[in-house]
Order: sequence, then structure tokens, then C-alpha cells
Amino acid sequence: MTLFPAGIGRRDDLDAELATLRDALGEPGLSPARVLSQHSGVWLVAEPDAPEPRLVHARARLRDEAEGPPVTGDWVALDGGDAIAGVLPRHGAVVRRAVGEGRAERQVLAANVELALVAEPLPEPNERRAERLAAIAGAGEVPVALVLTKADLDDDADATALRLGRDLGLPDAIAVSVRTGDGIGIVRSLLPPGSTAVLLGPSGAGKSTLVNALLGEERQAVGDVRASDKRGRHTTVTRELLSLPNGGLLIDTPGMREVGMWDGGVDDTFDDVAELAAGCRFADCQHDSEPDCAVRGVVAPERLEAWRKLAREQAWVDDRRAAARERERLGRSYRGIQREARWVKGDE
Ligand SMILES: Nc1nc2c(ncn2[C@@H]2O[C@H](COP(=O)(O)OP(=O)(O)OP(=O)(O)O)[C@@H](O)[C@H]2O)c(=O)[nH]1
Ligand SMILES: [Zn+2]
Repeated sequence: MTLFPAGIGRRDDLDAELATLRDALGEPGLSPARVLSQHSGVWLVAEPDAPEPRLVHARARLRDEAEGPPVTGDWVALDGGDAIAGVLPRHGAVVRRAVGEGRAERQVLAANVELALVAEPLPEPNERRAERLAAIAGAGEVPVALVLTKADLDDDADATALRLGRDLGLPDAIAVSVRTGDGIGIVRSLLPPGSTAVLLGPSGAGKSTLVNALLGEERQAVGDVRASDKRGRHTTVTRELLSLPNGGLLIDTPGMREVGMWDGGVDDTFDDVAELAAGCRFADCQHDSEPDCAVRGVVAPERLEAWRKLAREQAWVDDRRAAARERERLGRSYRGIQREARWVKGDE
């Protein structure tokens, strides 16, 4: 079986970006690859001309960088020694706050994606959950299509998709059923050859079932790959980049229970609120009980409550990130002073 009949996606500026990285690291021999999946301490990568993917590790420096380690979908530069030497700039990434109460760290869920498919199951899709996923995708400049699964369980599936799409400001909203095949062709048309999309949604939404339908008979072996780390333990794939029969690529993610805001995107997702808010008397109007509010009474109360919640959460994250940057800045100047002191003493 050929593992990658359809290639590993498109990257228009690959040569130029690789050249920049080669120059920056002073290593002319770096070659490109794409991360298919991420395991503990190893990465499965595909190279443009290699018949099979292989496991590589990453240089230690990449693990504690602000950007975090390479993730599924990343374009990376490999050195001759089986290591990822650098990660190419990400064009379109879905980032959430890492899971855990009070943690202010980022987690990149998927890199270099051109579309996020946000899945919610019918007959009772959770509008707020979809809104939140759309917000983190929007923050990474990734367009969103809403995919309402299990359409066979809802007589008004198409009407629900239309309404939800309108409420959330997502023009692409499709009801799909793997049982009847409804909508599958439309989803396929959103994934043209060479493009990469990511599928996001809660556990049980029917993501794996949908992926299997899109793969048809060609479910690939990458899904079964298990990597053994240095201690010989086995770890299972979490997020993987799959190659669809028509040449589109799809990153499959496990169901998420928590989706914390990280990079903003609240105003983009709630552009109805943002636009109307220009007419409020106070610039920091919470559209709650303030006089002369232009939003309250126009935007649905549930959506307004969701906006408040996400905006508060984003403010919390922004505060922590600013504090972390300040600590980093102080740390740097402190280390600088130490270095200078040593230099003066002549012991460096
Ligand atoms: N009626 C109906 N059931 C579906 C459809 N698609 C999936 N299901 C069912 O929904 C359940 C969950 O589907 P999965 O594909 O495992 O869901 P998932 O989103 O991948 O879940 P995680 O792997 O936990 O993230 C299964 O019992 C499927 O058979 C559909 O179109 N119609
Ligand atoms: Zn207001």
C-alpha cells in the first residue's frame, strides 16, 4: 500500500522559507517535511519525495521555545541526523489555551490549515460550543465551516443548519449524515486537492465516522502507526494528518472537552456585537444595564452572555500573557547584568 498517494499538501513559499531557515541556522543541507502526527518525543513526518513516512526527533531547543514543539500539520526542516532542526512559519493555526484550571499556556491544535470544520451533532447542536471553536479558529485566521452531523436524526436538519449558520455568522453551514450520505459531497467539495483542513468538535459528534466516510475505502495505515519512544513504551496517535482520496488533507482531532481562548478572535466571531457596540454611549459598555446601549435588545441574550463570557476569559488570558512577558523581560535584563558582571570580573 502506498501511504501518501495524494501528497502532503501545498506550500507555495516553501523554497523561500526553507532558504531563510538554512541561512538563519547556517545549515545548507536542511530538507523539508510535513508532520503527520505527534507522539511523545517523536514525530512522524512525510517528505515530498519519500515513498514512506518516518519517525524523527526534534532538537532540544524546539521544545522550550515560545512557539512550542512541532505539531501535526507543521512544515519542518530536517537535518541529516533524523532531527527536526526548525519549524517553518505557520500559515493558519488553531490554538487553544492548554487544558487545566488557571493555566496560561498555549497549545497549537493544528498548523497550516486553510479551513476548520466545526462539528456539532443534531438534533441538539450546542451553539455555544460551536461558537467557541469558531472563535479559536478565527483567531488563527482560519475560515470556519459548520458541519452539523447526524442529520438523519433531525427532520429539520437543513433549516437548523441555515439558522445556526446565520446566528453564528458562518455562511458555510452544512447538515450531513453518514447514514443517508446527505451533505457528504458538499463537505468533500470544501476540501480541494492540496488543501489542508482540520476537523474540530466534541467527543461523540461523529468525527471519526465522517472521516471514514470521506476516506472511503482508503483509510490509511498512518492511523495505525504506533511509535515507540526510547523506553520502548507505546504511545497512541492523538492528532493525525490524513490524505483523502481526492488529494485534500484533513487533520483529525480527538474530542475536546475544554476549549479555552488564547489569541483573541472574540471580536471577529462576534462582529454583530462589535459593530453595534460602536453606537453604545460607553466605549467599555458591557451591554448589561448601561444607559444608551445599542446592543442590548438587538442581539439575542444567550449570544450576548456568550460574548461576555468569552471576552472575560480572553481578558484573563491577556493579563497572564502580559505578566509572563514582563517576567521574561526582567529575567533577560537580569541575566544580561549577570553576564556583564562576569565579564567585568573576567571569568567568562
Ligand atoms: N444516526 C447517526 N449516527 C451517527 C452518524 N455519524 C456518527 N454516528 C454515531 O455517533 C457515534 C459517535 O461517532 P464517532 O465517529 O465515534 O464520534 P467522534 O466525534 O469521532 O468521537 P471521539 O472519537 O470521541 O472524538 C457513533 O455511535 C456513530 O455511529 C450519523 O450520520 N447518523
Ligand atoms: Zn452596549
